[in-house]
Amino acid sequence: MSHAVKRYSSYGPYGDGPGRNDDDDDEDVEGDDGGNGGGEEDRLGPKLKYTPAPGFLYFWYKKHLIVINRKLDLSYYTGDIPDETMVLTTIGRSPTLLRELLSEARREYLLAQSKKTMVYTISPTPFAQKTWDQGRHRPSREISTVILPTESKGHLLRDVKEYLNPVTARWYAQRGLPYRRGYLFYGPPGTGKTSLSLALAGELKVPLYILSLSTGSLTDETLTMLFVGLPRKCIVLLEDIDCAGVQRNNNRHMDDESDQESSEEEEEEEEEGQSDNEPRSDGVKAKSPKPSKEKKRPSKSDANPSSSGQQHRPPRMSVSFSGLLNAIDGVASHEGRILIMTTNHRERLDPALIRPGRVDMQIEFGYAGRNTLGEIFRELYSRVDGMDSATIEEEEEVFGGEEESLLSSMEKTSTARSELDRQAQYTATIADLAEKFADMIPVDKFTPAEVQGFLMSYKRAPKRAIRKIPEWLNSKPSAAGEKGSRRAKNKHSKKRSPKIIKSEEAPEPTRQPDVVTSQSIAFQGVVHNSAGGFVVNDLQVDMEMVTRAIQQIIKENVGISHSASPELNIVGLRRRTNLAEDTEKGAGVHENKPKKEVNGILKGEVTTVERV
Ligand SMILES: Nc1ncnc2c1ncn2[C@@H]1O[C@H](COP(=O)(O)OP(=O)(O)OP(=O)(O)O)[C@@H](O)[C@H]1O
Repeated sequence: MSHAVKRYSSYGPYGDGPGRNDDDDDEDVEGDDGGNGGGEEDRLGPKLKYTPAPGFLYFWYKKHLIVINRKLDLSYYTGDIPDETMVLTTIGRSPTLLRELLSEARREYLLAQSKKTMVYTISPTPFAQKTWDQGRHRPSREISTVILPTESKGHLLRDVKEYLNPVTARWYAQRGLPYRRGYLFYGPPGTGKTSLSLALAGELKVPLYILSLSTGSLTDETLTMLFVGLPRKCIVLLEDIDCAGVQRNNNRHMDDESDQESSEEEEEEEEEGQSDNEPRSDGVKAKSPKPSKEKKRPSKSDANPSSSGQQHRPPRMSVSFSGLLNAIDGVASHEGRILIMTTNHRERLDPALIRPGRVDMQIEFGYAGRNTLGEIFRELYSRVDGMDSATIEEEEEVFGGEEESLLSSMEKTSTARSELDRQAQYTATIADLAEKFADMIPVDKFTPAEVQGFLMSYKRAPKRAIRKIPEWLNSKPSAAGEKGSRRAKNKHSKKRSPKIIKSEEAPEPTRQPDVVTSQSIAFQGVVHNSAGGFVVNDLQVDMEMVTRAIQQIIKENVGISHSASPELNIVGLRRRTNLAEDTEKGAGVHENKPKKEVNGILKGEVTTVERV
């Protein structure tokens, strides 16, 4: 009895690629991690992985001999699918044994993959014709780790699950309605739009296709082709929709100017009308977290010189408005897909783009309110490795060597306590600390990414993080001297031009007189591995290392002096697969592209002081 199994190579151009329906996912076993759970390394580097060689192999399964003939088709080299066939043979007349084997393999594979999300981006081809890349398995992000007001998250989850329910699909079909659902995530950079999309894909177990309109390298045709290439059920994350030719043309220029002009007035308004400690509602569609703040902070679409006031350059508009609408809901658009569009500037979007039918729900992402601050803290420290079932020694380690022994009292009585008690006490302690943390950080001042970035410097020392808050706040021009002193600072700053400040913050004794420009810019920094020696391999990188890397990049590429003590304020970090493309196009603010070997691209926000 023989069974043939077709396997799609992850190395071939079709890999786990688009156009396959979801069931296809059952079959690819060797993704980027070899199906082994990924990331297996020893101190020398990645471990070797073994897979059966082409040809005949045999093994025993439930006391029966199974012979496998693994054949690579010629098409493997030409790129046609399928590119591999496996024939399983055993002795006997019943196919049951082979079916059992296959279903066991399927189960194992799906179990292993259930904690992963398949993420596709555009492949970095030198040609205008873009295609989806082969996709990468990424560990799924639990939706609980994206901190949002409960009602927003709950509402979104309910809506999207309802949409994916087969009954809903039939409901759409019976009424002849296009079976599609669209969401708009809007808010400042670093507030969790991308993270929530990734988490949602993991939760719903559908692949995520990420497409950014800010790359400027897409045309209407390629966009349509990319949408045609989507599978039946997936999430498409269309980022930065305000960056293409989709904004209301006549408003763009005005917006930029009015941003600058009104910034002083906005500060004034804030000062008069807003109590610094007043908690924000944190709600879905809650009133915008002070639109003025959104304007003050940079966004990706501001990440060109025009937005820093140096020159006004029209945005790249390679994808036209009608091209975008066609891709979203033209004939090429697949039934069953979920579209998530993100923007930092909802106000710049044409209402037609976000009308009901194209966008069925809008979710606002804002600066961290009190609840969010506490949640971020709890989320980060309640999951410290080994804490749940930890020994007391591990718990001590969590709080760092120099920490006063938070759990020393626990240690003394630990023998008498159950594991459960200790866990409960740990949770309660973290909850107390979270409250304290939330009390100490000004609300609606920082993005969750900033707060998380700060805490990540104290991954295993929550108490130390709390002790360091004043220092951190002082280092933040935007938050320095909250409350009374912030008021004074604002008053002081009004005496001068909003863009020019005295150089007290960054004295340069050797250069007199110094006039410095305070700038806050969004940027994408290229991390290279030669001179600087900075390598970013994945999302989970040490934030301190990233900070140093960014400093290096700025110094080399933007020419900002280190002695000016640039304040780095990392709001986002992402590794892109289309590095070559981004580098060529000149990611972010860099006109000076680094010529060295490129390993990754950092997205960030930098507030710094620059000499002019
Ligand atoms: N609400 C949040 N909850 C948890 N983590 C967050 C949240 N917001 C941001 N972060 C963290 O900050 C980093 C950047 O977030 P993310 O890329 O999702 O922001 P974004 O809103 O998509 O930014 P952009 O508009 O620049 O794409 C991520 O590593 C994420 O873990």
